[in-house]
Order: sequence, then C-alpha cells, then structure tokens
Amino acid sequence: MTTEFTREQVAAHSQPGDAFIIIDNVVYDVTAFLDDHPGGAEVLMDNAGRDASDCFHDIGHSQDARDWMLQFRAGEVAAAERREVRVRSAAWAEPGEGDSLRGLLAAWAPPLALSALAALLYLYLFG
Ligand code: HEM
Repeated sequence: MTTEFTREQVAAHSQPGDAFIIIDNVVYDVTAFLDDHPGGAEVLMDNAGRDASDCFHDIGHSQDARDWMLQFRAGEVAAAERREVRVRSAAWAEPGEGDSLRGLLAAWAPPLALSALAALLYLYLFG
C-alpha cells in the first residue's frame, strides 16, 4: 500500500538529516541522496519539505535521473491535495523508437520511389 502524506506533513521534513521533496505528486525522501545529487545538495535543501516539480522539470532532468529517483520514493501526496502534473515539453521528451523509425521511412521514401520509377522506365524502354 502506498503511504499518503499531506503537504503539511511533508513540510515537517525539511532538515538535512530528514529531507522530503514532492515531484509530480510523489513524495521522495532525498536524505541519503543529498550528497550524491549531481546538481548539488543546496538546490535540494532549498526545496526540502516543498513541491519542487517546476524546478525539477525546468532543469530538464534526463531519463537516468527519472529512473534514479524511483528508489527514493516514500509515498504520494494525499488525493485531495494533488496538483495537475505538467505536461512534458517537446524539448524534454526523448525521441521514441517509433518516431525514429517514422523519420527513417520519411527520409528514405522519396529516393526509393524515384529508383523504383527509374527501374520501371528502364524495363519499359529496354526490357
Ligand atoms: C530525487 C530527485 C532528483 C534526482 C534523482 C535528480 C537527479 C539528477 C541528475 C542525475 C542530474 C544530472 C543531470 C541529469 O542526468 O539530468 C541532476 C542535475 C541537476 N538537478 Fe537534479 N535530481 C533530483 C531533484 C532535483 C530537484 C528537485 C532540483 C531543483 C529544485 C534539481 C536540480 C538540479 C540541477 C540544478 C542540476 C544541474 C543541472 C546542470 O548542471 O545542468 N534536481 N539531477
């Protein structure tokens, strides 16, 4: 079962030895992570006990960062106090496999069509 925290309860965890942060309605216990954060302990402590969703997204954290944060998950913000989760910006989203395949097809379609046409013409004239 997931533990639920009110925003007031999260605010009580704002010390270096006991630091919680909210990102997208999920509560993270970042106490053990402070010294390991590539962005430094200070930004995390500035946001300890608070909702740091905007800051987190503004940085444009990598997929690695998002995988990493899973291990600090302590619970969720109580249902009545959840906020709308910001939609990912296009710049932040990583290209999916489907996108690159589509891009590849789009790039190759015109030359492939031309060579098929040339082959047909050759067969028609000299075949
Ligand atoms: C548990 C939550 C978090 C994790 C796991 C995490 C992880 C990381 C990682 C792995 C990086 C290196 C760059 C990257 O891979 O994206 C990074 C950089 C950074 N993070 Fe976080 N971060 C977290 C929360 C936050 C929050 C809440 C803030 C802001 C309030 C923040 C601010 C920064 C900054 C300023 C950088 C440096 C960016 C740069 O040097 O260009 N991080 N973080």
